[in-house]
Amino acid sequence: MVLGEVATDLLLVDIDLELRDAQVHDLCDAAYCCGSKTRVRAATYKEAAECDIIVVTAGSKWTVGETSINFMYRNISIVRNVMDALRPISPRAILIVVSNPVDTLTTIAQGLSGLPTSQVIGSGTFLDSARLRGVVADKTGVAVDSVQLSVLGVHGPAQVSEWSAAKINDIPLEKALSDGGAQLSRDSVLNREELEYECQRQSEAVIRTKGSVPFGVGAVVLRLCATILADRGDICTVSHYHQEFDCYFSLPVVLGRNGILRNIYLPLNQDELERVRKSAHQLRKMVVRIKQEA
Ligand SMILES: NC(=O)c1ccc[n+]([C@@H]2O[C@H](COP(=O)([O-])OP(=O)(O)OC[C@H]3O[C@@H](n4cnc5c(N)ncnc54)[C@H](O)[C@@H]3O)[C@@H](O)[C@H]2O)c1
Repeated sequence: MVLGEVATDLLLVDIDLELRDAQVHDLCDAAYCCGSKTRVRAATYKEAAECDIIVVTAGSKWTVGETSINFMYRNISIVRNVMDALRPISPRAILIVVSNPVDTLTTIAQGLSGLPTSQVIGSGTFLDSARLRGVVADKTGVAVDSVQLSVLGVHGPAQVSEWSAAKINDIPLEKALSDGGAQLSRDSVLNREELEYECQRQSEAVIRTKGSVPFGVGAVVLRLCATILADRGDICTVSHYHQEFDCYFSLPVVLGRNGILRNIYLPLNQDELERVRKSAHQLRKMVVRIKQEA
């Protein structure tokens, strides 16, 4: 965010004040080194609530092997506290939730924010999509920007890779990898399960070794903030509100200064569609239960 000079001011809030101040000094050093015009400083919740974009990353880390229910309830409590402290939020603000489980927490945060659903998004499967595109690009020897492929649905074990709509350089994947487009493929067939497993293995290995994926998720936040602040209208796969399910999960949308501008239709096959719908139904049930318990 600092090196990209995406924002004029970057305000940091954390319950751990020593850590917050250390992060501010480290980021200021980075800004001074590169002559970045982004000003970084510690802030209160009240100041954060008046920003153009509020990014919620507060939470605890998931440790490999921990039950997802335990992790979820801990982070729900943290995000509820953060939303309570932020209110009232500027009516023009865009709220981006990064904390996991991201779809559940984005649904809860939107309900507490007082903002319309179009102004609240979750980072969702943005990073998973980038990672999968990267693995396919490596396998096929093309630039990652030439691969069109997203991971959809509820972030986590139920997320769905949209292989049926995948393209390389606007050519459907199957065709791009067939004899006619053979120069694109080192392997004539991509083993999809293997590639998905490779993504999951990579992510777990980074978390196990480093404790988090700060560069990856930092890049996600940078991309989302850049497209929102510059009103670019980029198509991004992010977690957003689905009226039919009354909860948040990821599908592609057009993003701009007012948040979600419109949905993008994806020609998914029946199996992919059913898996996305099934995970959305399960998330909906979970959200209803959480709200009843509150
Ligand atoms: N959606 C994605 O693709 C994705 C990717 C990576 C991480 N994440 C999630 O993002 C979250 C943050 O990850 P991280 O690696 O930066 O974790 P982290 O533990 O390094 O940072 C979380 C920060 O939140 C702070 N915090 C805790 N409770 C708070 C409160 N009530 N108010 C303010 N601050 C509070 C902690 O002090 C800590 O500094 C996690 O929930 C993680 O699972 C999501």
